[in-house]
Amino acid sequence: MYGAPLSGKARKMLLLGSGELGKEVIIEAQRLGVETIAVDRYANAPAMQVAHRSHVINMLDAAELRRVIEDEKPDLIVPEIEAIATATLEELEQEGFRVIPTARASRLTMDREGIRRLAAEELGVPTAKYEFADSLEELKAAVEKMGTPCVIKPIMSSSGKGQSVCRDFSEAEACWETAMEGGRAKKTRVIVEEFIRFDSEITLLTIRSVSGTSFCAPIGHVQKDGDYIESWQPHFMSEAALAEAQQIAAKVTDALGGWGLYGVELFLTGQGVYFSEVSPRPHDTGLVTLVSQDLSEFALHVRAILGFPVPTIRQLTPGATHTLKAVQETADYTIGGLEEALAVPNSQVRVFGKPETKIGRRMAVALSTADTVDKAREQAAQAAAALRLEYDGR
Ligand SMILES: Nc1ncnc2c1ncn2[C@@H]1O[C@H](COP(=O)(O)OP(=O)(O)OP(=O)(O)O)[C@@H](O)[C@H]1O
Ligand SMILES: NCC(=O)N[C@@H]1O[C@H](COP(=O)([O-])[O-])[C@@H](O)[C@H]1O
Ligand SMILES: [Mg+2]
Repeated sequence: MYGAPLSGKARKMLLLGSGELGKEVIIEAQRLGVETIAVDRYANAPAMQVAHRSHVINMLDAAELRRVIEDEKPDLIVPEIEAIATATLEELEQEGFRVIPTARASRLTMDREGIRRLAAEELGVPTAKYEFADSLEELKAAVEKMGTPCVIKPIMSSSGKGQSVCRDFSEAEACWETAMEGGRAKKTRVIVEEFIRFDSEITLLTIRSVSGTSFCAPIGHVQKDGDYIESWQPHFMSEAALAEAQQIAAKVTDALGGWGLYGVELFLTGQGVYFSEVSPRPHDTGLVTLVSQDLSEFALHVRAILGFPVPTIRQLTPGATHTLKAVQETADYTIGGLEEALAVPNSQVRVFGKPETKIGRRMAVALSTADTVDKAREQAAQAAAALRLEYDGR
């Protein structure tokens, strides 16, 4: 039971991170009459544009994070990005605040080392081989040991920022530079991973709720430079591979615990399924569920975290998404081509409304449905290609 938003008896949800995924989470929370507060490192972030109110803070600053949470006293603290002072979240949880799914899950997944060691070393789940390095010298030693090609990533980063493939030992230094420039937090530690030649990769959305653990149909995706370009649902896979994927997802999400939706990233290979990483929150590739399922990943997350049942998840149709990414940096951009994009049959567009473009920044997504995944992918690509960004009036 709860009262109306802003009434004093409202259920209050505070989102840490306010991008395109948070925007949909807020919309779903508001559909259930929840009071919403959006927090991020910059003003007018997408979720701030739909929340009841917002705060701009450095979420990696423990004191600032604590101040906002103590002032707002939310019933639910919902991390939406990795780069948060998670030690503070653990303290706040000890003091009685609820962190989604748990403060420990957000600490373990905020850096690649925490989740990788949990999955590979404690749970015994198959992963790429890996090493960690804190300096260029250590990186060179790790690359020598691992062999090339290998993948190098800052331990704290997302959407492929700072990630590169080292194809030859001579590239190690350039990879180190890329990682130092691209990491979200000013940390110098990197992970060096064996390059997995997968046949395909999927996200298995896994929901932990009062109804138990449920899975959405697997989502296939294509990534470029570590960031997603297109996704589709369902991704065809054998019954055996799906069972293996669900087993890995259940193991990892059970170990992380709490209520909410997780995006479990897996590589499908001839030698079986490999765990890659997991988001303790809705996943970018899962945007497809906005058109393919009766309850989107955002609706499912909100239901689960409020303690409501998730009795069934129905996939309504094959669906696909295709992203629109900026190629220049400016605070003076316009987006066009919507007339043409929306003329593509069974297609929709989400324009995120980010105040600035940056090179590689995701600004919008096209979503399509069709009788087949191939057709849906084709339509989504066509709709996304119709969208145009203009920079500084050009
Ligand atoms: N060890 C690997 N072998 C082969 N490809 C890899 C490996 N690690 C990552 N990749 C590729 O790079 C993509 C991004 O990697 P990863 O998910 O680790 O980065 P990320 O920055 O956390 O991305 P996001 O936040 O968008 O999930 C993967 O989806 C995959 O396509
Ligand atoms: N892969 C994770 C992911 O897609 N996260 C989404 O991107 C936003 C950051 O975008 P920005 O870097 O453009 O500000 C995050 O806030 C989240 O919505
Ligand atoms: Mg990933």
